Amino acid sequence: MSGKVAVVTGAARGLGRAFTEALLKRGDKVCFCDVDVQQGKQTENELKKNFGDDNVQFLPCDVRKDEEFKDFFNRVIQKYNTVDIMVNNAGIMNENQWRTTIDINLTAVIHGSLLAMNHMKNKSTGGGLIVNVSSLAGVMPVSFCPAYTASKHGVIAFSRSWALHPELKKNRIKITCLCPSFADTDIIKGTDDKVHGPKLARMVMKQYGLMVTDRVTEAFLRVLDDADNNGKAMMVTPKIMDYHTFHDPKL
Ligand SMILES: NC(=O)c1ccc[n+]([C@@H]2O[C@H](COP(=O)([O-])OP(=O)(O)OC[C@H]3O[C@@H](n4cnc5c(N)ncnc54)[C@H](O)[C@@H]3O)[C@@H](O)[C@H]2O)c1
Ligand SMILES: CCCCC[C@H](O)/C=C/C=C\C/C=C\C/C=C\CCCC(=O)O
Repeated sequence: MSGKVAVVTGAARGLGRAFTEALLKRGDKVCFCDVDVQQGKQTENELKKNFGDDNVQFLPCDVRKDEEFKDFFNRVIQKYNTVDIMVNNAGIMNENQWRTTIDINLTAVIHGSLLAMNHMKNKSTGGGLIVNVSSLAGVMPVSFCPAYTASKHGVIAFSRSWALHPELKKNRIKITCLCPSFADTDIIKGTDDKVHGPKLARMVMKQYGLMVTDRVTEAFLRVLDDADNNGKAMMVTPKIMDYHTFHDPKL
């Protein structure tokens, strides 16, 4: 039994919900947020039935709103006294709303990581893990979703940069990324709206295959269990479950 306290953003459904369930199954306590309050409450009820009232809590929060996000994070600390694992998962894919895409997929991930680091370095027990949900689109170009791809590259660049920082090492805080290819969640349903070629998106998805969320959860748990995950990006596709090799210039 793990017995840690975890936060998962955007967990009313999809991968966030799957990660929340996986954490609860390990014996962690989870506080999750979402902008979709109705779905969040429904998920909370279902999870409370299976894992106990005290172990899981939903709080409404739009991670784009700085004060709301800060308030959400503080309420988790008030309830559980600590945060050991922060999963910045909330994300959208909508090239027509590229600014909002950057706000949610990158800016809010930066904010969530900073909130977690600030708490983790000040807590008496010290240490913690931040898992930032990027995408395979974070390590390669994808022509049908350029803004989404930029946001996911940004998540990896931010996480890898902090991972090198001596302050994190000193405080035993690790920061790592998860990079799934296509998984069967509602985000996929938005594909038809894209301005950059819905047909191409469908074709690529058909070619690369759609994973069940359980496969992504397996990769998520592998990252959690790996003591050597700092600054890494775990790719998960129908065929691959391995860290990406970065070719940084040798200066
Ligand atoms: N499903 C895939 O193919 C896939 C692949 C790679 C990466 N991802 C990433 O995984 C993460 C989860 O996506 P998913 O596939 O579960 O999609 P999803 O659409 O099923 O879930 C996303 C959740 O985030 C919530 N959310 C959106 N905006 C929010 C905001 N401003 N504040 C709080 N919550 C918000 C949504 O309400 C929803 O519950 C995203 O970051 C996504 O980019 C998904
Ligand atoms: C389209 C639905 C949203 C899925 C979200 C997910 O994070 C997106 C991942 C996108 C790409 C990763 C998987 C495979 C891409 C492989 C090739 C794409 C290159 C082809 C091209 O764009 O021309």
